Amino acid sequence: MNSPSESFDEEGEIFETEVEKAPPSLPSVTGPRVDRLSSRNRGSRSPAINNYRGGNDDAYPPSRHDRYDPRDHGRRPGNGDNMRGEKRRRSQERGPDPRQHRVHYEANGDVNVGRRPRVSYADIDRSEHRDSPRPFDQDDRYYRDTKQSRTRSRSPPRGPRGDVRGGRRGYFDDNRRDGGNRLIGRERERDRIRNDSRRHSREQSVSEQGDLPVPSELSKRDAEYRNKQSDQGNGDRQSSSYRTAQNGNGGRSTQTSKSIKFSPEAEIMGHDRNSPAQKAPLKPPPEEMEIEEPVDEARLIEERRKKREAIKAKYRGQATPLLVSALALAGSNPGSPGISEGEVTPAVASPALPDSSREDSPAGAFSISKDGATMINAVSTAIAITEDDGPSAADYDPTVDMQEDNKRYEQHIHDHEVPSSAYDETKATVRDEQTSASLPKQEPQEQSIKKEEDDDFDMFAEGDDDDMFAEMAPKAKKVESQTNKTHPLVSDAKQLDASLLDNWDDPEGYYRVIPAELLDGRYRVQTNLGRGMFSGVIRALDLTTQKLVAIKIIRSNETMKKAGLKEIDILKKLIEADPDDKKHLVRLERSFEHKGHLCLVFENLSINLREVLKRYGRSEGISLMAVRSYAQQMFLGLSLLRKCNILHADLKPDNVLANESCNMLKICDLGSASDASENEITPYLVSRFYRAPEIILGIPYDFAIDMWSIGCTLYELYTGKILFTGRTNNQMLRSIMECRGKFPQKVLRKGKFTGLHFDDMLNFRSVEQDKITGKDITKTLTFNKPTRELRIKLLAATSPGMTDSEMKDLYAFIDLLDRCLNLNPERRCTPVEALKHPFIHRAK
Ligand SMILES: Nc1ncnc2c1ncn2[C@@H]1O[C@H](COP(=O)(O)OP(=O)(O)OP(=O)(O)O)[C@@H](O)[C@H]1O
Repeated sequence: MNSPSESFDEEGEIFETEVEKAPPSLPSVTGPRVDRLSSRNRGSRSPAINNYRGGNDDAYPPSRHDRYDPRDHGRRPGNGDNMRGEKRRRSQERGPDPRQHRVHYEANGDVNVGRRPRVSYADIDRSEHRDSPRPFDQDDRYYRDTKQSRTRSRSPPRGPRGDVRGGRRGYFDDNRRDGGNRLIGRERERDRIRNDSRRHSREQSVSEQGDLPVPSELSKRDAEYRNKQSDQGNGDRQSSSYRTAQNGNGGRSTQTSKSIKFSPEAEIMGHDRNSPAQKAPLKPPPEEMEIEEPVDEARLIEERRKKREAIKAKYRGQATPLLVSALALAGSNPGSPGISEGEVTPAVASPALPDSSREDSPAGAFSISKDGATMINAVSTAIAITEDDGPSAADYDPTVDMQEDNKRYEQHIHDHEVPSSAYDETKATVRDEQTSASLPKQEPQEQSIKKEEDDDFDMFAEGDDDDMFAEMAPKAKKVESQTNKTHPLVSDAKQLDASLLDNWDDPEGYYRVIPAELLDGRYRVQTNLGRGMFSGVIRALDLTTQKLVAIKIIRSNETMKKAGLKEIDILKKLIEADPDDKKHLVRLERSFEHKGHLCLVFENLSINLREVLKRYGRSEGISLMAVRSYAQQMFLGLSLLRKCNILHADLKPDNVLANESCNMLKICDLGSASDASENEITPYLVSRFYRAPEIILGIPYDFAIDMWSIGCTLYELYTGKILFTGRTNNQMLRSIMECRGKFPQKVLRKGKFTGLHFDDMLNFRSVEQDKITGKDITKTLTFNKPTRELRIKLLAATSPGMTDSEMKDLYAFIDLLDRCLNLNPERRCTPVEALKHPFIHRAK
C-alpha cells in the first residue's frame, strides 16, 4: 500500500477512471433465489469468471468503538481516586470533542494506556505513551506528525441500565453487572459455567482429534477444487496468496497440522493490575510445550455444517422474538414498508428513497433471501451462538458493547482493577426498544425516576461542578415529568412553542421528540429510527418536497454540537467530491438548529446491515450474490473516503444503511471520521470487533483500518457470525491470531502497545479470567498457525452441493477477505484493488 499522500492521488485517479467503469453492475436476478441452498439445485447461477482461474487472473493486480464518551474521562485508570460507589466527579467526566476519538475504554491488560491524571478536552484520549519515543523507525511510512490531537469521542447513552435492557446473554458475558455495577451471583455463576464449557469445547477443538471422517461432498469438492487450482501454479503475488487462501497450509491436503505452544502453568496475575503483564514474571517462565495436532479440515467443516443443519432443522418454522419484532417493526414503520420474508423484490419506487435503479449504480436487483424464511428465522440465539461459529452478528449491539465497556472502566476507577469479564453484549438495546415503536416511548414517570436513583453514577448529580452536560442537566428531570404528562398526540404537524417548556431533552440530553411535531417549519416528525451515542435519529416528512428524510438530532451539548459541525464539514466534502451520488455515502441535505439541538437532515434510508442480517440472514448470513453487491458498494464508498483523505473509523454493519429493497447501500455515521492526518495513536478507536490490530498495537494507522472493518463486515454478512470477538483488546488479538495466524515480527515491533500484549520474545500474553478464582490470569501462548482459519470458517458456513462456478465465487470471496484482513496493514488491499478483485469485478 502506498503512503497516504501517494495513494491519495493514485486512488483518485483510478477511482475516477477505472473504478466506476470497472465493476459492472451485478447481474440482475429477478426469479430464482440466490440463497446458498436453493441455488444449489439449479446449477451454476453465477456467470463464470472467464479470466479468473484460481488466482491466475491476469486482470487482477497483485478496521467507537470504543468511542470515547465525554464522560469517559473519569473512567480512565488515571482517575483512580474514586472509591467504589462514590459519584464520579465531573472533572473526571469531561471529554474533548466527542466526534474526535470516539473511543471507549476497556479494562484489560492495557490499563495503563491512556491513563492520565486530569485532562482537558484537548488532550483527552491521549495516552501517557504518547510522549514516549516511538518504538519504530521514524522514517517508517506510518510515521505521522501527530501534532494535532485527534480525540474523537462521543458520549455514550445513559440509556437503560442493566435492569431494563434484559435480553439474551452475550457471548462474552463472563461476568455481568447489574445497574449498580454489582455482580449478580447466580447469573454470574451460570455465565461462568457456560464460559467454562465454551473454553472446554475450545480446548477440545484443539486437542481432541478423532479418526478421519468421511469427507462430505463439499469437502471432497473443496479438496478437488483446491488441488485443481494448485496444479495451475504460478508465481505472481496474487496466485500465491490465492493458493494460500485455498490451500491454507501451502497446498497441503485436508490434513493440516496445528501447533500451539502454551504455558501449562499460567501465571496468575490476580487482581494486582499494578503488576503489569509486561513486567518480568516472579517465577521463571514456564516451560513451553509444543503440541503437534493433526487437524482434519474436512471433518471440521463437516461437523460445523452438520451442526448448522441440525439447528436449522430443529427450528425450522419457528420465528424468534427478534425476527418477529423486526417484522413488526417493518410493518409499523411508515417509512419502511415491511419487507416480506423470503425474496426481496427489485427496487420498489419510492419518492423518499434514493434512486437505486441508476445505471451507474452497482446496486442491482437481487434477492438476499436464504433457504426459505424458515431457515432465516429458525435459529434461536442461544443455539446460534456456538463456540465454533462465533456469536451471531445479528444479535450484536455495539451500543450495548460501548455501555458495558464504559461500565468496566468505571469499575476500574473504583477499585483500580477490572475483571475482564464484566461484559454482556446481547442485551436488548436502546435501538431495539426505540424502533419497535413508531412513536417515542413513554415510560412511567416513577420507573424512570427509579432508574435514575438506581444509577450509581449520575453525571447530572448535584455537586458536580464541571459537567459538560451541566447546562441542560438540572432541567432534565423536571422536563421528563412534564413531557410524560403532556405527550400530545396530534394528527397535524404543529410548531411547538419552545418557550412553554424549559427543556425538551431527556436526562441524557437527547431531544424528546413529539409525534407530529414540526421541525424547522417543514419536517413533520413521523417516527424514531434509533439512537446512537451521539444523537437520536427520527424519520420525518419534508412538507416542502413531500419526501421522507432522516433527521439526526444531536444531543444537547456544546461539545457534541461542535463534533456535529465537524461531521457536517466532512459530509459536505464528500458530497462535493461525489456530485452525482455514485459512491454510496449517505447524503446530507441540510442542517438546522432546533431548541438547542443541531439537526442534520439526511436522505431517508431504511435499515442498517445488522437489521438486514436479522431479517434475512439470521445466524446463517446472506447469499454470496448479495454480499458481492454490498461489498462493491461499500468499496466504492471507501474509495471516495480515500480520495477525500478521510478515515471513517467506525465501519460496521450498523453504520451501513440499505434502502427499502435492500439492494442499495449507503455508508453512514461519519461521526468518527477525520482527516487521515489526524491519526493520533489510541488503542480504542473503532468498535472493538471491527478494530484493526494496528490500532490495538499502537501502530500509526491509515486507510487500512477501514478496509479491515469492511473485511469483518463482509464475513459477518456471509456467515451471520462475528469474525473476531474478545472482551478486551488483548482478547481481540487472540481472536485475530487464532484466525489469521501470528503477527509478523516487524509489525509487532512498530507497536507502541505491543509490550502490553506480547513478551520480550514476542510470545502472546493472553489475559484471561481464571475459572475458579475469577481473577485474571496471564497465559503465554505461541501461535504458529491459525487454529480457526478464515477459509475453514467460511467453508463451514457454506451449504453443500455447490457447483464449480459457485465454488469459484466462494474462493474468490475467501481470497478477497484474506486481502482485506492482512495482519500487515501495508499489505492490506486498497478499495480500488478490492473493486478490481475477481470476486467483485466479474467478467461479463
Ligand atoms: N439516513 C438515515 N436513514 C435511516 N436511518 C438512519 C439514517 N441515519 C441514521 N439512521 C439510523 O439511526 C441510527 C443512528 O444513526 P447514527 O449511527 O448516524 O447516529 P450516531 O448517534 O452517530 O450513532 P453511533 O452511536 O453509532 O455513532 C443508525 O443505526 C441508523 O439505523
